[in-house]
Amino acid sequence: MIEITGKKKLTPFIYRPQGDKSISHRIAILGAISGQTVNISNFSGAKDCLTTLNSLRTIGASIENVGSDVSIKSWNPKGEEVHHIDCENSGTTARLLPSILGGLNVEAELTGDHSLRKRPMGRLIEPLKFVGARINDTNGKMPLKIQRDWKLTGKRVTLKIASAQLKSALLLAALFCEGSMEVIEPKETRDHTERMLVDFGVRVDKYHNKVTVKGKQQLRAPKTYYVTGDFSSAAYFIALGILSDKKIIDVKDVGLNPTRTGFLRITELMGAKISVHNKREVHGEPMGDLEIFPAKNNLRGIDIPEELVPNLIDELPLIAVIAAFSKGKTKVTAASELRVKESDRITSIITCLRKMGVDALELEDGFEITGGNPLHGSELFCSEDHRIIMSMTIAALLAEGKTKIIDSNWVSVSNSQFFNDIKKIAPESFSS
Ligand SMILES: O=C(O)C1=C[C@@H](OP(=O)(O)O)[C@@H](O)[C@H](O)C1
Ligand SMILES: C=C(OP(=O)(O)O)C(=O)O
Repeated sequence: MIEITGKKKLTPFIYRPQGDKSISHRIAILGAISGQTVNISNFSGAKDCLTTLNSLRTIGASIENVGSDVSIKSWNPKGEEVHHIDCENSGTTARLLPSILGGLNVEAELTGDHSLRKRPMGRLIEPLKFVGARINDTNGKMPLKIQRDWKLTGKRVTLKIASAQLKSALLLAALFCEGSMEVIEPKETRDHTERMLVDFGVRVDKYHNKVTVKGKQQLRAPKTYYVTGDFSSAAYFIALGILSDKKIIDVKDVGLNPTRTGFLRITELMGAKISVHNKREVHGEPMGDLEIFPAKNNLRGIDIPEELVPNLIDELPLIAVIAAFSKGKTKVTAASELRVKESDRITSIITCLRKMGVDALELEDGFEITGGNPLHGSELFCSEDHRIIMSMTIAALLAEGKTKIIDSNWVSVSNSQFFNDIKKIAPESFSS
């Protein structure tokens, strides 16, 4: 539980995000299956990424980690036994691991916590089976049973859902397949897997929303890999910078992959001003520094362009908070994916915002917020969902009075340092 008193002094802060969560999952997995040593720096401290490291250890990968330095040493898939892997709260772990387990002929049973066991897995099993996977779900959900003897064949797979996890599962399967795998996605999603495969010496052909990877290409792992800063973790600090009265936030060394930065484009459309400095690229991933200017009085509601939704899917609850402080109406549609994340993020965020006095409406595939009402403190249950907890913390810091977040400990799923950093910006908002 954490208690936050709103409208206290905010002090200037330079935010350096931990390593990106999506990239950290991927470098651990690709590093492990490359069979070569990769020394990773700035690996994410998110509990989800530690879950991926532990899952890989369970099936024979030798991994050492000290803080954000992770060394993936070798891969030795263990013999005949059936491996039991707990993916805990991490959808990315659950969706990316099956392809490599099957590809390496490892028999396993994958399960997760109460939230992950509710999330849809049929969407993964169906295309994987289509290309030759031998895998069973439990009524479209976890536990998943990965059998041996997959015969993967490259095919044209047209995904029905815009999901980087599904696309990545097929691209990882491509590493073990005969022929060529062609994955077509309905809308552009984050492309970290494609960029990392290229960094591992794999030829990846991309044409609009189609990615093609020829099967059984050899992986040439980089000896070292630096993970760019997590844009999604930075978004909460950017939001605070936008919504404060004075300039308080600079962000350094943050990933700026355009398939992830929809949040910047949308907040700019809403009236925010953010400057990008020092743009550079590491392992094919763009990164840079950001300067955030206060814009509270210029913010106005907009309709979020549907084609951008996958590029800010994890930031949409935070957009709802920004919308609450903007003039007029903000409408999000084509975002029903939010209903199948760690919680139903449409219901979770709208329930919390309404408790604080916001004029907020659930839509089947999104939400509508009419900004301008003053927010008041409240006692909140954030559905044990890290993104809702972080979004509501930003709302609480700017609201009148006291807010209690009862399930604040779940923040560590993506950022265990979140409250330590926020306390540095708003020390008077926290009693201890
Ligand atoms: O590929 C990834 O690393 C992720 C993809 C997205 O999920 P979907 O693939 O379900 O859209 C995102 O919500 C999740 O936080 C991480
Ligand atoms: C949806 C998320 O992650 P995952 O799907 O990996 O659980 C997230 O981090 O917001």
